[in-house]
Amino acid sequence: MRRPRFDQSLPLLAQGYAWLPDRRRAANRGTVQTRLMGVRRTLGVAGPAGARFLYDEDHVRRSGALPEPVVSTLFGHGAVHTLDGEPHRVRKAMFVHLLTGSGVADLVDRVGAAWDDAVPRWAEQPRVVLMDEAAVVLTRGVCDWAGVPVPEDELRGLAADLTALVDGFATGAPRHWRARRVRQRREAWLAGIVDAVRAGERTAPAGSVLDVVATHRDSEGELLEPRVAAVEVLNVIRPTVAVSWFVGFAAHALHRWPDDRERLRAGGAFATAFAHEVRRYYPFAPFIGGRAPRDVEFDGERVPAGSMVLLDLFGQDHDPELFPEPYTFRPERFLTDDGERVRDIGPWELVPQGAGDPRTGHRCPGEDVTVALLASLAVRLARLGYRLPDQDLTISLRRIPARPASGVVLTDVRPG
Ligand code: HEM
Repeated sequence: MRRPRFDQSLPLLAQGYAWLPDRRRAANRGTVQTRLMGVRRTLGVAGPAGARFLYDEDHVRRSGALPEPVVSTLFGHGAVHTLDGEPHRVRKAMFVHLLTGSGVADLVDRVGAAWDDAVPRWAEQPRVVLMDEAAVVLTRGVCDWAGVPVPEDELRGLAADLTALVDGFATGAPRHWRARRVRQRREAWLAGIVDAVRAGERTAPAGSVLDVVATHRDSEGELLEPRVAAVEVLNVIRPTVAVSWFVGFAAHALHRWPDDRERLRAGGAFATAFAHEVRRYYPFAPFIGGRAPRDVEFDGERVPAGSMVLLDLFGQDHDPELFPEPYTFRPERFLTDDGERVRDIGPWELVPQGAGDPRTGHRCPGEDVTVALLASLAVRLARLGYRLPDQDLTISLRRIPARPASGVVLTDVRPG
């Protein structure tokens, strides 16, 4: 297949989420050759076979593959995202330990309690921006849970900073430069806390994220450098706060499909199915990628050593073969036929947070946390009384990460 003559970084920035799906549609196949970031050859893949190919370390590696602007804003230098092989497996086990199992329920309870505390305050205000308020609620819950001390008067500033890290990774706009500055400042702050914990000047609650990261030993048996430990604490609290994007999308969905509200209020399996459908339907992570360590081949295409390989997450989540009528928002697609339970979802099928096994590959270890938080907050939102005044709720696919333009303004908030 022919590659385009010109680098596709500008079309990517201009077209956003539609760039890779459009190229695949134009080529009338799942796999496309393209160019990105200078002259690098790039293969775009999608679907379970494409995902399996990308998650095999023999075909694709992460270290040195992620663009510097993304590492310097979203992930941080030395982050788990950038590791391969044994160093990745050892670091990843730490995240899987922290983010799956019994700790998740405690986190969800803390965030739910922070939401319930906030509602009377929202009710006293003429208007609130839901995505901003959800970020504050999530910051309160996750920092308490993680053992990161944050005084009440610093909470809003921290929530805004954590949001900025997510908002600025894929743009040349001022929000990108803000994200870089925030990362410098917040890494220095957390590295200081890690130092203090190690020096015995501060205690971290036993088993908390702060405690586990500060005492973690890498594959060589060494403690993490304080700055890298800070990066990994941020890699728990920053994406948890990013669930505010999905809360904004949930409000958007309830506005467009108001019939779901009644069922959602009851919680249960429907709430989890609703959370999955929000993650599938709405645009958040566009694609993931890495570089081929040697000459490989996929779907009849040569992939010379050093090429980029991208998995089109947004495209795969809208593939009609996997999700019939993909542009219809239908939480029921994730329920069993009797509507009683959430159906089994294969590891290579629904991919808003990556594919495969989170314990062995790079799949997001925070998926259980995301689904549980989103289900819990979506139910609270469905039970809340509020009005949506005139505002711009459009979600531009050109903006990465996408969001309802207004951030979802609520007025006349009344506890449910
Ligand atoms: C807000 C919704 C979220 C989205 C859309 C999301 C999406 C993703 C994606 C696409 C990846 C990359 C997968 C890959 O490269 O194969 C990832 C990795 C990761 N996510 Fe999430 N995530 C979310 C929430 C979370 C949460 C709540 C946490 C932790 C509390 C978390 C922690 C991580 C970590 C540590 C990685 C790196 C895993 C690795 O490289 O092995 N994420 N996430």
